[in-house]
Amino acid sequence: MAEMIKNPRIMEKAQAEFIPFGAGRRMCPGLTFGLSNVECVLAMLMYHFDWKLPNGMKHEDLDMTEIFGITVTRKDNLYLIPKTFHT
Ligand code: HEM
Repeated sequence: MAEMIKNPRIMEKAQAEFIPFGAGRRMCPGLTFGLSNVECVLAMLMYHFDWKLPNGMKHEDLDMTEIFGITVTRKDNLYLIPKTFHT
């Protein structure tokens, strides 16, 4: 994936459905910093809390459909309720 983004010639051939940092010469130089920060926050939330779905929803009720725009997003928002906090 990283090689595809860095090399515009490969990018032309690749499927370019998910390019949140742009591509080619003017692509985002903050890619690694940006991704690390997003992943770090997500990892902290996963590590420190147990989560449950609202209104008695089950995992199988989750609609994982994606919609395509500038970036790929979920069709339906994901709502989660934090249960317990671990230090
Ligand atoms: C999740 C976080 C981020 C996303 C989604 C993002 C996305 C983007 C996108 C789409 C572009 C335009 C690329 C293009 O024109 O093809 C861009 C450009 C740029 N980004 Fe980011 N960015 C993020 C974080 C950062 C961070 C943390 C920095 C700096 C610390 C940064 C610095 C820049 C700069 C300087 C440009 C202009 C590059 C140029 O025009 O040559 N970005 N970014």
